[in-house]
Amino acid sequence: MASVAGITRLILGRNVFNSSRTLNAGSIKFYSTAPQYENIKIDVVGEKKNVGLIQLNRPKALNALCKPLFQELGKAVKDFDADDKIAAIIITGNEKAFAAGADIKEMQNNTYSTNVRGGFLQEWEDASNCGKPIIAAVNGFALGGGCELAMLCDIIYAGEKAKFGQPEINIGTIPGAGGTQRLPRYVGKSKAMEIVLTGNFIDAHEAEKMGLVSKVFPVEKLLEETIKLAERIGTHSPLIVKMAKQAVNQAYETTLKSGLHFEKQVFYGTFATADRQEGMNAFIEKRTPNFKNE
Ligand SMILES: CCCCCCC[C@H](O)CC(=O)SCCNC(=O)CCNC(=O)[C@H](O)C(C)(C)COP(=O)([O-])OP(=O)([O-])OC[C@H]1O[C@@H](n2cnc3c(N)ncnc32)[C@H](O)[C@@H]1OP(=O)([O-])[O-]
Repeated sequence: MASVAGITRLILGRNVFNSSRTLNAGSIKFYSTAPQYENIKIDVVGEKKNVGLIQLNRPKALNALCKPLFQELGKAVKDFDADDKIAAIIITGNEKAFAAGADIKEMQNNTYSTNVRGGFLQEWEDASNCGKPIIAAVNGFALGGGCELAMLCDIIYAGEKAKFGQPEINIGTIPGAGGTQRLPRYVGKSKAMEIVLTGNFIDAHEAEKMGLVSKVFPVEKLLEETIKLAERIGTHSPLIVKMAKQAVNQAYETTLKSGLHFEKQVFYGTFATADRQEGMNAFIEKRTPNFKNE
């Protein structure tokens, strides 16, 4: 990630990334970094400049997830994850598309052998190994790999025109980056089967009802609200946020019994941190805690 040195301060209320096709930033301050990626744009946003923002940026292909895009996304996530100033990361697209899936043109002539030899999809690991919270801000299409990318995030906020789906079945394949595994965990077997076997799209409000999406906002408010959420998370101890994320994720990996055991160990572990002591001291002393990430 580019260092914050060299960033250019933008005027309040300008569009994010200074592009007419991107989401309106409302009255939040934004800073722009010198462009260094071809398929994504990154920025550091929020009042305290502690939110890493990644915008998928292949608008002509509806942000189809080509390999270079995924490599850049993986690098940006890794860099934000390693940056102590960043509390949470947002992944977004544009008003028409979060991402319309894997790049069909790129994989059209793949074979089983090239997939195995080239490790097709292995770039997903970089984004899914992130210790910090990642929030998807979804406007427009989140289809196939796009829906899977949103589900790989920790929280999904959607604009009211968002459309989710796993349409791989329409092109003679199946979801390959979590659609058959994460979707049932979000929405249950019957709905996941319906979505995967029909290839039908679901709208933002349906997705919210099913539990795929946490909240739905007017299109122009989505990014602003997502940044507020990231900033709220950023008021807590980064160390404890990371431990909480690990504990919740464990629920998807294990039985209830061993998940509860894992949770208890992490809970006990918080008592080995200075931030746990500070949080409880601050509560008793009726003041705001000053977390040190220790
Ligand atoms: C390495 C990481 C990989 C991760 C993936 C994991 C595996 C995953 O489970 C598999 C998939 O996602 S399988 C995929 C599952 N996803 C799907 O099956 C969805 C496929 N897309 C659609 O069904 C339609 O585009 C929409 C209904 C989204 C919009 O319809 P509309 O409003 O009439 O717009 P339009 O005119 O249609 O599109 C505008 C331009 O964008 C282009 N483009 C769009 N999507 C593309 C893609 N995925 N690819 C390439 N290009 C794509 C389109 O060709 C056109 O460009 P052109 O140069 O002008 O020809």
